[in-house]
Amino acid sequence: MKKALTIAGSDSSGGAGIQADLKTFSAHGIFGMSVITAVTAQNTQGVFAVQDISREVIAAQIKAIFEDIEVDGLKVGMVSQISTIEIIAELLKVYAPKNIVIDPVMVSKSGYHLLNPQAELTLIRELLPLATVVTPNIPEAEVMTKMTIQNLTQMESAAKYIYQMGAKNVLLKGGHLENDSTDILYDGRNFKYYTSQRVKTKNTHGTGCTLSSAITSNLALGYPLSEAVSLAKDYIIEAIEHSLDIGKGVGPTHHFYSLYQKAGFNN
Ligand SMILES: Nc1ncnc2c1ncn2[C@@H]1O[C@H](COP(=O)(O)OP(=O)(O)OP(=O)(O)O)[C@@H](O)[C@H]1O
Ligand SMILES: Cc1ncc(COP(=O)(O)O)c(N)n1
Repeated sequence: MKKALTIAGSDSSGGAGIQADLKTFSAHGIFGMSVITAVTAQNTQGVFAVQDISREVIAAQIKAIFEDIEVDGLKVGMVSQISTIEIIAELLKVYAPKNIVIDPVMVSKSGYHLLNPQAELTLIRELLPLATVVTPNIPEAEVMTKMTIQNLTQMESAAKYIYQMGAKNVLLKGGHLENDSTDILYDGRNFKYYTSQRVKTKNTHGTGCTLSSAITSNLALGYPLSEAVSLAKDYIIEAIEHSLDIGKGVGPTHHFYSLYQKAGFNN
């Protein structure tokens, strides 16, 4: 069985963060493991408190896994503080896992700064060069590039800019633009476009986490990146189409059994 690791924050309401990642790994028939960087108190309506996990305990979690278990794919989500980012980068250089997906989580859908704004540059400097692929959404790409992004041409320029910051591949997600939802993948030479119709729902809590952990799963299963992204797009669309009207705010995506079957449990 393939094994994947998520280094991210805990979402008490189960829609995003570590919880979304582990559900996605399971739905792909992958054994999921976690390094928790922060515990958040949140639900479909907002984030109410955050406790950052210490640098020492984050390091101990990473070492405990890598000293014992092979990691076929890894994703990094919410990292919150400069010291957290530094220790993660340091240890990823030591253990050098094959497939690293960096989801540069900055601000939650409800507007809470999950990444300390002072740590943005550290994330770019320390984590981007380690990424097999980095998966910013439009607001994150705007922070990283200081560009305004309102259309596909501007998305392409931003993807090129982020590539030059050191990521081997950039998947710029278009979920925040109007009309169809198009994500673009840039490998330093060519663009690939992944377009799907926009699902009309308010329940998109955790879409970015789900997409990046689906990509991680597919890379762990051995798919090349462009196929890993394409399969992950199919997965996120179904998960959004079947999203759950749980709670009073933005409900979560749904990882249900037929996705699990489709993802090929026998791998
Ligand atoms: N309403 C929608 N219909 C179809 N696809 C969507 C919709 N919303 C988002 N997506 C897709 O979901 C994926 C995640 O994109 P999005 O831009 O929402 O990420 P995100 O903002 O990082 O998510 P989050 O902050 O919830 O983790 C992308 O592939 C995007 O195209
Ligand atoms: C722990 C954690 N990680 C990531 C997100 C981003 O997800 P969203 O933008 O859907 O709130 C979140 N809300 N919580």
